[in-house]
Amino acid sequence: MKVTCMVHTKLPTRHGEFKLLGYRDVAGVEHMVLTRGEIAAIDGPAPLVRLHSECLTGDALGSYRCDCGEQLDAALHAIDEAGRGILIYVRGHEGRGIGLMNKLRAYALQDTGEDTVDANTRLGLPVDARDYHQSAQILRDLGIEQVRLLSSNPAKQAALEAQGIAVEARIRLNVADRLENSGYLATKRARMSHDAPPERNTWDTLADGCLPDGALSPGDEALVERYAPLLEAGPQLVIAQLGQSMDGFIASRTGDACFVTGELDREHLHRLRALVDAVIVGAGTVQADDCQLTVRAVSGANPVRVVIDPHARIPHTTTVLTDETTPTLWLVGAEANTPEALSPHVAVHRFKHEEDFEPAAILGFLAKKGLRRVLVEGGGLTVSRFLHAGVLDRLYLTTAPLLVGDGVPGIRFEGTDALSGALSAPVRRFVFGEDICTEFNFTATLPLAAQGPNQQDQSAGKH
Ligand SMILES: Nc1nc2c(ncn2[C@@H]2O[C@H](COP(=O)(O)OP(=O)(O)OP(=O)(O)O)[C@@H](O)[C@H]2O)c(=O)[nH]1
Ligand SMILES: [Zn+2]
Repeated sequence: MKVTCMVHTKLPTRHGEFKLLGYRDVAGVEHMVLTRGEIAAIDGPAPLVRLHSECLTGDALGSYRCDCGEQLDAALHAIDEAGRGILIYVRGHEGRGIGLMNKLRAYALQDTGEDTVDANTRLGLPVDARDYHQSAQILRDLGIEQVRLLSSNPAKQAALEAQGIAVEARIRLNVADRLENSGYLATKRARMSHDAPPERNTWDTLADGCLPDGALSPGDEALVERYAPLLEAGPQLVIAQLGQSMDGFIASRTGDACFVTGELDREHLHRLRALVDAVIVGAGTVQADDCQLTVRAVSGANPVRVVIDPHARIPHTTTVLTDETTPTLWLVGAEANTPEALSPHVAVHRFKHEEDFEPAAILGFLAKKGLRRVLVEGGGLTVSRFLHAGVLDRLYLTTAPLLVGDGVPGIRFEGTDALSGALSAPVRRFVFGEDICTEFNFTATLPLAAQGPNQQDQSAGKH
């Protein structure tokens, strides 16, 4: 039994261009093979190979009953990233080999409470009727004897090995379970020996934008309680943070800001960075601190750095302009001088009018770029401007038990004559070692009529 390669062409996709080969097996079933790079190279690791079982509902219609569509996408992405690999789109595998209509019948049975295994059995059909000999023949035809298999299914590995293809490694595609397919995936893990996803810790789950479920340790519960509101806020969120002395200074008279608040507040700041798309700083902060604005104290993705700098006065050797870890948007005025040669991670945006630097205008500009979750990180002037403009959803103001006497001011804005006009909002307080972080929630209104049982530490800021 042998497969025949019928045609060679190419396929441009959102994951770049692949070579496309059309194969026909002896039974007349037509398979598609996408390849990238030097697949049969002798040196280095075996190529990444995905044997993707046809699934019309998942692959073409985007069904969430299974994870096939997302796995297909993740497999092409992985091959694109590696610059080398093969995806065999195996026809005739629909419904684990029982065919489309039988799969839909199995779905109907699952709608009445059967699981994916029992549904097939109830229909008098095998639980998994797939056969991998065509895939092995195609690989061999491509000169491949060894693969790194993109799959969670040990049976696929065993089937390939039985056909004489060596599996150097089985690599799980990183596709998250969904509400709609979690039962189906749980059954595959419990009854079909599929690999379970690696356990993610509570912080990593939050940093991925998800709320953890199940029982949590008290420390993890505190994390969820502290940061869950930022996830529940949805795609649009503007927060700010500032660390200052008890008498309201972020640095001494000479600009010495090392360190006003302690290690735990720094960790909190890095967590906030990991939970947003972009962090905004003023030019003064970049000049004074040469900040990196990346996530280092905890795990998480780095936000895009946004520097407000109308006169382009930050030094050209500063970290945000030289460190390529994450992009920097440098917001400058029309007349500002910027160097000709800049690192590719830096994008300069020239704002024509002074009003373009208003907080709401900057946020509008960032939202158009898809940066909708924003942290305003400093310094005192910038945070105060965003606060006074009324664009903040939350402010985290951490006070350290220090009295500086005189220095670089923290929050300052045009106040009111009467205390009754002072800015206030419902607050929560977090103790970070010797420091106290106060979270002002400007999205909630005073007075707090209904406090949830988990928010006993929340109290109105106005007395
Ligand atoms: N019979 C049946 N087939 C299903 C069901 N859900 C998905 N499928 C089919 O299952 C095939 C994919 O198999 P999966 O078990 O999802 O995954 P796998 O290919 O074994 O393993 P991975 O390599 O990790 O994707 C596709 O052909 C789908 O059409 C179902 O509830 N019943
Ligand atoms: Zn599917």
